[in-house]
Amino acid sequence: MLKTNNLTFCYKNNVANMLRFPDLDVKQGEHFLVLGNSGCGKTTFLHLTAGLLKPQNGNIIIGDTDLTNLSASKLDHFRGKNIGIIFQKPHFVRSLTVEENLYAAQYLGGVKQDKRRVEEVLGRLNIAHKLKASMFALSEGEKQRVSVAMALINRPKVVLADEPTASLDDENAREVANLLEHHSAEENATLIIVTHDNRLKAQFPQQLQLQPQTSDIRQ
Ligand SMILES: Nc1ncnc2c1ncn2[C@@H]1O[C@H](COP(=O)(O)OP(=O)(O)OP(=O)(O)O)[C@@H](O)[C@H]1O
Repeated sequence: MLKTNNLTFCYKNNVANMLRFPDLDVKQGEHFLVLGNSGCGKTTFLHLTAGLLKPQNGNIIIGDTDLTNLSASKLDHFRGKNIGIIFQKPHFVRSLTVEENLYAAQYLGGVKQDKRRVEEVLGRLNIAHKLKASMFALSEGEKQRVSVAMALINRPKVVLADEPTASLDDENAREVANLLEHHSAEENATLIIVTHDNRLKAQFPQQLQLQPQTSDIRQ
């Protein structure tokens, strides 16, 4: 369902620091944790997989679509419809409320505004009471949960999560992990989580260890 082949990437054409990634082949509905030391390229790998960065070499295939062949506008449309991304640093419009950000995510995904769905996802993340709150009035953990809600709101077939539990206490980390797993089971969605969080390792036993410039060690 999601395949990467021979991916390489370097920032600012700095070929001396070329990052090389192991091939990934994840089936529909499978979960993978991507692990590795700080700086080994986990976020870069996730952004390549989401089509947010263009690889120097190699390709990314989701379903029947090769992301590397899509124009920028087609890629945006494909991503909005099929991929939910939880960024390491949450992306939303600070001047809007939680509810308005979620409606914006529905709009960008080409989905009709659906208040019941917004309330359902926020409720699962224990932040339904923040529906009308401004984003700048939220704690870091609450912002992280809103970014999880934004990623899942349109029921994507692929969910890419970058450290989704990093600023959460045990209870909320468990809720987020359970919601990701539940979403994946309910929608038969493929889930890739980049993390350092040991709390997730038992729940998601399929793991890919990234090592800088080297190859794939699967556990
Ligand atoms: N915008 C950028 N410009 C130049 N170099 C970058 C940029 N972003 C990341 N890098 C470099 O690319 C390498 C991989 O970074 P990346 O953020 O993918 O690692 P990571 O494994 O996710 O790290 P962490 O676990 O600390 O978040 C690092 O050496 C980093 O310094």
